[in-house]
Amino acid sequence: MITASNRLLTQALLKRDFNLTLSIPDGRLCPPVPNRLNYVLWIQDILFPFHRNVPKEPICGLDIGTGASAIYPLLACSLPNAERWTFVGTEIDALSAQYAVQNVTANHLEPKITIQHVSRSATDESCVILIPFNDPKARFDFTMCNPPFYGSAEEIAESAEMKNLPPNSVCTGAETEMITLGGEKAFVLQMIHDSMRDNVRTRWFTSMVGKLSTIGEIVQHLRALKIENYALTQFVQGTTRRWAIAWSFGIDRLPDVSGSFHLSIPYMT
Ligand SMILES: C[S@@+](CC[C@H](N)C(=O)[O-])C[C@H]1O[C@@H](n2cnc3c(N)ncnc32)[C@H](O)[C@@H]1O
Repeated sequence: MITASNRLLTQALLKRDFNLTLSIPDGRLCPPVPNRLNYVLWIQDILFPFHRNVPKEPICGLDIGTGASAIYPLLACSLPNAERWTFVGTEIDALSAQYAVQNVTANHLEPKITIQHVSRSATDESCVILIPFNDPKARFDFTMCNPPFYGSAEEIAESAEMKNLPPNSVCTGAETEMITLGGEKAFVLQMIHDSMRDNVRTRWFTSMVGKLSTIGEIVQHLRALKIENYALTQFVQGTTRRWAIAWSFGIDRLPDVSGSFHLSIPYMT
């Protein structure tokens, strides 16, 4: 459960710094603003490396699992260059999708942000990039995602124990937000496979992850698939660290920042 103080802090920071209003239902994740802003700013660096060649035309992002807060679209569309950003946010949980729509509307961002409540069909039951691509011209400049980190409730309890915390302190969200079959690694590996489908036209695919070891496994997988164009980063806020990976089938190359943390990847031929 999210605590009242967490929720008030997030709401106050969003109001003070971005003039955003946010409501989150009980039992859903309360996003920490600095970490979410870090990820949005990294996306900006990926799209406009060295802040050169900033295009005049709008950029369109796909936020996979936007949550009740729709935090990434709201933040991006409140940046100083907000006129550039447009978003589609997908969400598999009906209550979160409903709140995401309300949060977009409350901030008058409907012209820039579309929320889609998505579900898995029998034909794509393992996919994680769930969005109809019926329009042959539809394309995204980037995707972003904060996947459920854990594979089971036991894993959440283990993680709390390792951090010497009570079990419910690492689990502030609903099961759908925190747990996915196989954990974050399986989610992102599936996303890589989805990204290889012909109909997912996107310049950069990205995801945040909660464990450094996951990044190593993802990189190994990308290399095995001969996807050589990828970039890594880490987000550090106080004692909390998160990592993120981006990969592309395009020709844009990013500066290598992986040297800023140690990544142990077995030798690959
Ligand atoms: C960890 S929460 C992240 C919420 C929000 N983006 C944030 O960063 O605070 C993961 C979200 O992804 C949603 N989700 C899980 N699988 C999904 C999928 N394949 N497509 C869309 N949403 C999904 C969950 O319901 C949950 O809201």
